[in-house]
Amino acid sequence: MPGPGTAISAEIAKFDRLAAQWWDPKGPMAPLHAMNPARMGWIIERLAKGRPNRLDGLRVLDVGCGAGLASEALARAGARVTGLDAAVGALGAARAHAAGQGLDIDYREGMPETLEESGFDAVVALEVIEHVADREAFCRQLARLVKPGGPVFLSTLNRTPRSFLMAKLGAEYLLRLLPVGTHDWRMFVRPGELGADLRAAGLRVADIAGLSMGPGGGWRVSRDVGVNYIVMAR
Ligand SMILES: C[S@@+](CC[C@H](N)C(=O)[O-])C[C@H]1O[C@@H](n2cnc3c(N)ncnc32)[C@H](O)[C@@H]1O
Repeated sequence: MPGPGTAISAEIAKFDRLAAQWWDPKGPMAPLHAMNPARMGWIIERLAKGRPNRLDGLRVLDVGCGAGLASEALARAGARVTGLDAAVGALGAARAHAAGQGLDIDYREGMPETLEESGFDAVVALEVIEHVADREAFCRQLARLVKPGGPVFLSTLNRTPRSFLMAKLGAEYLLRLLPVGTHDWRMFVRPGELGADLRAAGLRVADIAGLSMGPGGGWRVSRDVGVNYIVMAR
C-alpha cells in the first residue's frame, strides 16, 4: 500500500504499532538496540574527524528516526539533532524518552520531501531505505537536505541468500527476534543498487562497512557487507 511520497502507509502503521515497545532492549526492536553502539560509533567517528569537541554544534538530521535510538546517540555526542519520521506514535515514544533522559532533540512528523528546512551538516537514515516507496526519490531528498559536500549515512540490509536466511527466516521465524512481517526481503538493497540510487541523486559512496553479529549476539563493524551494511556518501 503506497502512501503519499516516499512513505508506504502500511510500513508506517507497522512501526507505529511498535512504538510502546521501542525502547525495550529485549522487545521487537532488540536488533536495533544491539547494533546501535557499533553503527553509531562508525558514524560519530567519521563526523568527529578533525573536530576538537566531538560533534559540538553540528546540525544533524535523522530521517526515519523512529523512537530515537540514533538521534539520542548523536545528541549525547554533542550534535544538535532534528529527528524526522512519518510515524506519529513512534515520535511520541521518542519525545517521551528524550525528555526522560534530559536530551533536547527536535522531533518532527513528516517525510524528507515535506521538510522545508535544509542545509544540515549531516543526514542519517538508518534502516529506513528498505521500507520506502521510491529509493531514488528518497536519496534525492537526502541530497537536498544536506549541505553541499556534507555526508549522508545510510544503513540497510543486503539482498542475498544469507540475508534471507538470517534477517528474514532466522530473525523473524526461528529466533523470533523481530515480529513476523517486519521485513520484505525483496525490498532489501544490494550495495550496487544503493550506489546507483545515490549517484542518481548526485551523491557518491565515500565509505562502506559491514555490520555483523558475533556469536554472543554483540555487533561489530566488519568487512562483510553480505547481510547488514552502512555507507557514507557525499
Ligand atoms: C526500522 S525503523 C528504523 C528507525 C531508526 N532509524 C533506527 O534505525 O533506530 C524505520 C523507520 O523509518 C520510518 N519511515 C519509513 N519510511 C519513511 C519515510 N518515507 N519518511 C519518514 N519516515 C519513514 C518508519 O516510520 C520507521 O520509524
